Amino acid sequence: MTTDSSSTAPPGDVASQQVRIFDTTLRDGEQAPGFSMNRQAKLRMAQMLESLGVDVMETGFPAASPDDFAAVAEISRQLRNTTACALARCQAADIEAAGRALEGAHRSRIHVFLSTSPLHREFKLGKSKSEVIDLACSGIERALQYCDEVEFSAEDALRTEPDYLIEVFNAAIAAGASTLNAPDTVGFTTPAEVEALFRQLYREVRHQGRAIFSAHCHDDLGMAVANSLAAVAGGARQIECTINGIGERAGNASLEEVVMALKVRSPLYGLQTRIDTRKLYPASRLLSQLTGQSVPRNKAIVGENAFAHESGIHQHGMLKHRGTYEIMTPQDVGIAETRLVLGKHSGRAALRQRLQVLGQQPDEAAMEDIFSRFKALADRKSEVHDDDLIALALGQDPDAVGPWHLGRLSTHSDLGGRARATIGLHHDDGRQISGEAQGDGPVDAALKAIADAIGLSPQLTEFQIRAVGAGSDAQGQAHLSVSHQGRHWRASGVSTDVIEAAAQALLSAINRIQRSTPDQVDAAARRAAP
Ligand SMILES: CC(=O)SCCNC(=O)CCNC(=O)[C@H](O)C(C)(C)COP(=O)(O)OP(=O)(O)OC[C@H]1O[C@@H](n2cnc3c(N)ncnc32)[C@H](O)[C@@H]1OP(=O)(O)O
Ligand SMILES: CC(C)C(=O)C(=O)O
Ligand SMILES: [Mg+2]
Repeated sequence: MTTDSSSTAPPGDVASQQVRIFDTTLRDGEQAPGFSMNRQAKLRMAQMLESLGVDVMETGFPAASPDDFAAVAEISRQLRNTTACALARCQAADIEAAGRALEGAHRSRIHVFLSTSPLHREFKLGKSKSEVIDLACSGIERALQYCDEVEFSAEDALRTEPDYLIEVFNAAIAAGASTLNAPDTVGFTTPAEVEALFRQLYREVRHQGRAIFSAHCHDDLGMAVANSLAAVAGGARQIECTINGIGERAGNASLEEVVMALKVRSPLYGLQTRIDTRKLYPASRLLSQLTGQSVPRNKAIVGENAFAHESGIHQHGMLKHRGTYEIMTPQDVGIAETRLVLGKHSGRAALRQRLQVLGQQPDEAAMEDIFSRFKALADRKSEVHDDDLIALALGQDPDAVGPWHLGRLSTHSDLGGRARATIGLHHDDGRQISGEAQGDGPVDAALKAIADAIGLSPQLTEFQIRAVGAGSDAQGQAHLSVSHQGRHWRASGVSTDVIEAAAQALLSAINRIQRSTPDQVDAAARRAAP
């Protein structure tokens, strides 16, 4: 965690080294299609955001629905170190709802907004420039009766005439707003433009250290993070952002990217946040779980590939010095470790290192043989796992690695009903077993049938199916992680039949568990024993 010990300037001052993080995951993030959260989910996420150290949390839009009102009220009562914020239009009913929802807050902020751009004034609001100023001021004054502080947002500020925006902000300060937000509502601006605008606002608005400027950037052109950082360079001292960058359309600036950019490049920016960066990955995972929306593999900071390397040249560099290809450590953001993934792009250096970890030390000639068989295997599989490597080192055929093999699989499902699966398995020692199970869908039924038949039910901690290639005949790749007796295994399966791919992946995980604990007799063997 970084704290500001050196800066004595007020928070809104450009001399202040502290940048406030205003999280809007539960409001702007939640309002985007696919990201709705119920009250329980919002509460859980709010606890995580507070432990992450966000300064202000926009908890919702109380006038939107009774459940949103209740969520804001419940979260506000629970926050201790974070200012609870609620959004409201410049309308009495919205502001009163926000005020009532924030009643139990330790520290409360109402965020009132009103469009200022010509397009919005004319077509959305049907109001003149002076009517917009009057409405904004009466909204701010009303909001101040209900809370500790008021933020005012000039919606679509980046497409507003700068002189008029300055007039609006001067009026907003006079009415009592202490945070002035200039949102790039439609993700239209560029870093140079937004920096220049914030410099002008800082210079020409009569804030006299009483107000702080805020940036709220959307990602329609993929520049939300760059624009937020540019706004800070221009004088903003609050950034509005969301976990995983969720939000309207292409999303908002991603909190984890903004925070890590300020941290990794701190000599450049000279600015700090209160965020405990080791909680960034857990926060990202929790949000993904609560919304059911997965994070892209290549997402900066928190994606599965952010600290994973498959290509041989990068792996070789990483093994010599991790700084060659990583600008921060995975532990900085709460990820356990860097992964050197062995696949078709890997080279000898990473293969040799992994074999050594697995207790194998082939001489140069054996290494060449293993390497060429490894490449052939990697061409067929997307990821080569540890026991594939051991099989290669021992001269075995990794594709035949058991002890269990799938002999038969059939599934049946009806629309709206439970699915059924029957499976047949054979063991290297000659045993044949079969099983059947019901489940929520054919994949679930097939996995249950396999686990029940073998009598070993590791806990599924991660499961993904991806198509490789396009078209309805594309190969399906199933990747899963399981835990069993405190240890973790990853496995995958590939087939044009996605149910078979999933079944192969689970069987591969169970086989790994059995091979790593050979003295553990499975329940199927016990049943077969006389
Ligand atoms: C840029 C942003 O992210 S703004 C936040 C956007 N978030 C949301 O809209 C989510 C929550 N919204 C809702 O649940 C609904 O829109 C409600 C309950 C707030 C309002 O619903 P309705 O009363 O049916 O209005 P509707 O959504 O159709 O239209 C919006 C109205 O608000 C007006 N309005 C829009 N912004 C503002 C504002 N800042 N201040 C005052 N009025 C505003 C519009 O002019 C329109 O007025 P009209 O009904 O007189 O034409
Ligand atoms: C409510 C405002 C700040 C907003 O979300 C936007 O303009 O994008
Ligand atoms: Mg927004």
